[in-house]
Amino acid sequence: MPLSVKKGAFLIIFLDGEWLIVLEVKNLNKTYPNGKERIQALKNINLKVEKGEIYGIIGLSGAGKSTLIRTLNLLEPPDSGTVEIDGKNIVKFKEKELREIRREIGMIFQNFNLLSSLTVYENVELPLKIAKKKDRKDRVMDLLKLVGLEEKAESYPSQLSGGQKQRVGIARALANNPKILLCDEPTSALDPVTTKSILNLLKEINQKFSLTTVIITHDMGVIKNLCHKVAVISGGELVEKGEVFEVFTNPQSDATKELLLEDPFVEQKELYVSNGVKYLNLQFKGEEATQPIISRGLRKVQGVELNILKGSIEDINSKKFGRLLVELKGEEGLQGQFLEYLKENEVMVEVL
Ligand SMILES: Nc1ncnc2c1ncn2[C@@H]1O[C@H](COP(=O)(O)OP(=O)(O)OP(=O)(O)O)[C@@H](O)[C@H]1O
Repeated sequence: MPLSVKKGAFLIIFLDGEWLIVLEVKNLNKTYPNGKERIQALKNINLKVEKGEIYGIIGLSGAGKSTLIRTLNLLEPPDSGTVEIDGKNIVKFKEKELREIRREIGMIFQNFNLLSSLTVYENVELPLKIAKKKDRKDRVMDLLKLVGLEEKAESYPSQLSGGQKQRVGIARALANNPKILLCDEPTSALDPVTTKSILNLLKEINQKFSLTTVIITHDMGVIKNLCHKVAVISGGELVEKGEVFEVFTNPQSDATKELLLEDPFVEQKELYVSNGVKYLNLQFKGEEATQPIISRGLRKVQGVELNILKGSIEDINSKKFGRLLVELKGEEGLQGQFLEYLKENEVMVEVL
């Protein structure tokens, strides 16, 4: 049974003795000097990440992603605000406490950050050595097995592909059983096939160990494939956040819409204008995406004709999202009946 305890204004929830909110950021601000002035890289950031969640932070270049992830483990100290891990504000921590808490925060990087003079085995072993752990061999070999690199234990980073290097980075980040894994653009340097395999590995690790994961990226595909929740950062502010499916199928902020425009479904709306014909952009979410709604509608409203110009179905965080661009012909009244039918069946309709 979850036990609830009131503390100050916050309701803090424990589940089997563990904190449900692993990471909480409150009113975080960060500026950098810029000549005589200062650049505000982060503006009043608030974020809550629950245990076992994969939380993506997406934004365009210069939005503040790197600054944010670096303040989460205090590689960059914030100007104001708090970063709480398991309810402890680590901004107040002294050097020794920080060293200890950083062991509980694993991190992987865009450029892998492996030590080139050490073998794969030694790279993964390093955090265990620093933490003065004994009997390291079994742990290192288990980690290498987890990431599929047992055979490469004695290789050096220069002898590995990009994907293999990132696997070593992941094994190293997991060495001390972290509470949270921070991923800084982990697939930016990889090709699409290798990206997919690294995202699958991160998903598998998340499911196996319920490992809370925060990932920053500029790549929408990473968020759609991997994350449960997403926050959109723009000009140092979190302008939109929520479940990935909701945010991407019903974007509210200009920044989210701009990110989605990178992959437009309907290009150049002005192309779709013609007398007596309606061009429709239809969106089907969840269950509706897999139902034969269109063919049923055509049987129901006899006399309208429909031409499919373009279609797609996507898997966003394990939910289906279908889109169709169609041309609707027929008598005005019948077209209206067909549109009504679509709306009754929860299809989102945009008449272009
Ligand atoms: N060390 C620094 N000194 C001064 N300004 C900085 C510093 N680091 C970042 N900035 C500025 O802070 C803002 C946010 O930068 P940040 O690197 O966090 O963005 P980003 O979203 O990670 O961008 P990218 O995807 O290009 O890496 C930018 O305006 C950047 O110029």
